[in-house]
Amino acid sequence: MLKLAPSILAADFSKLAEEVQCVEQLGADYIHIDVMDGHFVPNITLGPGLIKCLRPHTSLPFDVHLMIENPDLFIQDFKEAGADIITVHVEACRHLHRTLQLIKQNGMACGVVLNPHTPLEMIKHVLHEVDWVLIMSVNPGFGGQTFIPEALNKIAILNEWRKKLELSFLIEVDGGVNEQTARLCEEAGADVVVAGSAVFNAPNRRVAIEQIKG
Ligand SMILES: O=C(CO)[C@@H](O)[C@H](O)COP(=O)(O)O
Repeated sequence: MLKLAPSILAADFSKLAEEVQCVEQLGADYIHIDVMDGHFVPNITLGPGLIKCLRPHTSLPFDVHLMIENPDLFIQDFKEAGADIITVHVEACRHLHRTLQLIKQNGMACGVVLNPHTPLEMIKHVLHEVDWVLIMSVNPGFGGQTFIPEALNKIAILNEWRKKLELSFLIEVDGGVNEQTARLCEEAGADVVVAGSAVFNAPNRRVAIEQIKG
């Protein structure tokens, strides 16, 4: 069964604590938190302060997706706020290996994210360092976009590499995930999917979560 990380980007920000408790009770496995800085992506969301406020309201691991430049400057702040997993964009890290080490030194699981246009070859030499690889199936910055099918090919190739190299990182997929695209991701080899609109805007969240997880 796929694991599900609902993205709070699509939740009601005026009652975030209730929103995370709702999806926790309905079977979510992680809480996906999209951090955007208005530079790496054309949108601004939230930071460590809000994550710290949310931390006491759920026991689910916080999967923090940093869509920011210079992530090294903020790794310790996110740790102190309560992040469990931090994923950073290969496109935003000048010294990716160093950034991954820094996340691990701060006691968190580390992951690397690839934009839709970025080839898998960019992360080949850090695969042995990561706990997660996040494949973007939309261009980052906004929720509610359409799934880019080419992501499936990337997931399948990455899954093959993982087997061949006998590694155990998780493959996560983010963007345009719904009941249908979740099945395609699962078939291609994904372990975790992120879903914002398909969970928080669903007429029945319980059904949506069950259907996405499969
Ligand atoms: O990182 C991002 C967007 O940059 C995603 O996490 C979105 O928040 C997913 O939203 P949906 O496509 O599921 O609505």
